[in-house]
Amino acid sequence: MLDGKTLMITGGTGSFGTTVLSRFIETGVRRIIVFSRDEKKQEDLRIALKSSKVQFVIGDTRDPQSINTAMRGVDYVFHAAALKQVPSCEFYPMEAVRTNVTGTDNVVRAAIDNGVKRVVLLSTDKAVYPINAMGISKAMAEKVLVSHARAIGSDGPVLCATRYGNVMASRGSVIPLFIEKLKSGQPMMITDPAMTRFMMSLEDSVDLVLHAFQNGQQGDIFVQKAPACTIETLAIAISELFKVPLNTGILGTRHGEKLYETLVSREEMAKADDMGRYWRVPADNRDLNYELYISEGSQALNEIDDYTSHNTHRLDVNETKELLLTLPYVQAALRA
Ligand SMILES: O=c1ccn([C@@H]2O[C@H](COP(=O)(O)OP(=O)(O)O[C@H]3O[C@H](CO)[C@H](O)[C@H](O)[C@H]3O)[C@@H](O)[C@H]2O)c(=O)[nH]1
Repeated sequence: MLDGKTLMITGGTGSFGTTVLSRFIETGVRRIIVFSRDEKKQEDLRIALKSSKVQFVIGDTRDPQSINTAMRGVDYVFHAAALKQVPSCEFYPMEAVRTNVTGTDNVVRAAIDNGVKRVVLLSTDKAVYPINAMGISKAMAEKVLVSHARAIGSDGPVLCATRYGNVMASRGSVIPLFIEKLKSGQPMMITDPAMTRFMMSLEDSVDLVLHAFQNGQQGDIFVQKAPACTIETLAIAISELFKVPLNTGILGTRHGEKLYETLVSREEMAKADDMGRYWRVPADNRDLNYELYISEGSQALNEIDDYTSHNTHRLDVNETKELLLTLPYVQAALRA
């Protein structure tokens, strides 16, 4: 599928981009365009990769011209460029709209104009029943993509999306934070002991995106089935792994934070295909026939639950420890 092809990764210097790049470079791919804003990050990645296959393009998905020009001759696009910090989007919601919503629209339009064959958008569990500006803007990004998919049908690129939960040990996230606290003898501050989050590794998220890339049909959204744990379990597991007595305090729920996350809403679950490791949520192909919308309900829907970090497989302390031990970050921290 990749032999002789040209790929583009928007936001390609981020953690997803750098991980997927190292996998793609090994294939028969002809060229990989890393499209992003930060020249320093590009320079660092260029030095780290030393690959003639990778071409770096400075640009911003907010600017239709820059993305359109960069997309000439591209076969496949992985759209990872996004604002994803909950607090910054909360303070600057229009910035989230510009990057996450308008940026996605610009990327899809450029893909259509340039004869791209496939686009995969990276989204998040925070886009389902969103309560913060980051989640709302990613929900809108999904809607923009699916609406284009509906409109173009088989006459343009296959547009699909992936949603994933927290990436374990990603920069600034709770696992590195707790390990740092524990190493410096400070308490791990827990927002709410009963709060749950899906637990996925960076490699899992890359597998999911590649699954979507290989199997996606027009307008699909793919989700990986993932286990979850409470923050209390996570804190206990970390203290046991590092053989340090448990030392925690209570922080309280932060602004824009949910008790649990939802990866698939029950309306989506009603039509989702079970693909083993993944759910495939096909596009909503209803048209603007509002009469049907009002008069036709679905009894099946009454029986179905959302797929959430509260009702997925709940990891206990031992399972959480096992999962943590698979992470290179944790392995290195244990050696240090
Ligand atoms: O000191 C802390 C920090 C976090 N948590 C809890 O640990 C869980 C995970 O927190 P993270 O900060 O690792 O992840 P979030 O779910 O809050 O979301 C994170 O990942 C998002 C991407 O999906 C955004 O990047 C967001 O800004 C970033 O905080 C949450 O339940 C949170 O309440 C604590 O108990 N104590």
